Amino acid sequence: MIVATLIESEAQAQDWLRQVLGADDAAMARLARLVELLVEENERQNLIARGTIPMVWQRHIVDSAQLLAVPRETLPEGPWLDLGTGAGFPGLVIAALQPNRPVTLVDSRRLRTEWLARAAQDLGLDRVTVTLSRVEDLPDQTYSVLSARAFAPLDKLLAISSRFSTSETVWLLPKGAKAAQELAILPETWRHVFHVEQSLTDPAAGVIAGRLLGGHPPKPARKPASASQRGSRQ
Ligand SMILES: C[S@@+](CC[C@H](N)C(=O)[O-])C[C@H]1O[C@@H](n2cnc3c(N)ncnc32)[C@H](O)[C@@H]1O
Repeated sequence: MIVATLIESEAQAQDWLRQVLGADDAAMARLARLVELLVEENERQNLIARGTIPMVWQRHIVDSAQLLAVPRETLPEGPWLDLGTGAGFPGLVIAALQPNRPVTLVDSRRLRTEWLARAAQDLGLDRVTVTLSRVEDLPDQTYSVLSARAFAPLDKLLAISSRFSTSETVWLLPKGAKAAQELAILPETWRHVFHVEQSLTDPAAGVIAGRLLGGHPPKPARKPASASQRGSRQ
């Protein structure tokens, strides 16, 4: 696959956000503030690898924002669910760029969700909902867009998350170098509905995108409650 543009510097990242995504001054100010908050919080909890801080605009901001410009996908309006948001990627970046869209950020670690909620408030993103939960424990509800970065391999992700999807939902999954491999091991019926696009920030990486047009994978079996759990409910 040919890489049209590879974003390799902070200046290129900021130009790309303005020129390709049409980010205005207010959106750029929110992203700059997000970077500031992130770097500050990274002293307290390990949100991103320290080595990536000098490249935060390319490695994290554009790597997240590129989901708004994935080739061959027209994004529907409406609620966006980001699974395993961690430090805010990609969900908080999407919310900073599209402040009117309802965006739900889910993570199972309390410290991270507390930080996400503080950051969303600081940025004035009142359509962001932060949920402390395991994805497996979320209530059934469908969304217009689903995203997850560095959260789970594609087969596992589909197994635990297809219940959040309709045939109109667009899935956007920034992956590493194994994007094509993860797609290749899916059963044929699901494979054809996804495609891999070249990442704009890493020539070795890909973004898996597409829709689940029927043939949803089965829900994972729930573990039977242990005897002590059963006892404690009685
Ligand atoms: C490797 S980090 C990636 C964070 C972020 N998406 C990024 O790209 O920087 C994975 C995140 O998923 C969260 N996580 C792991 N298993 C989870 C689960 N079952 N439900 C919800 N969150 C989970 C972790 O707490 C962690 O913040």
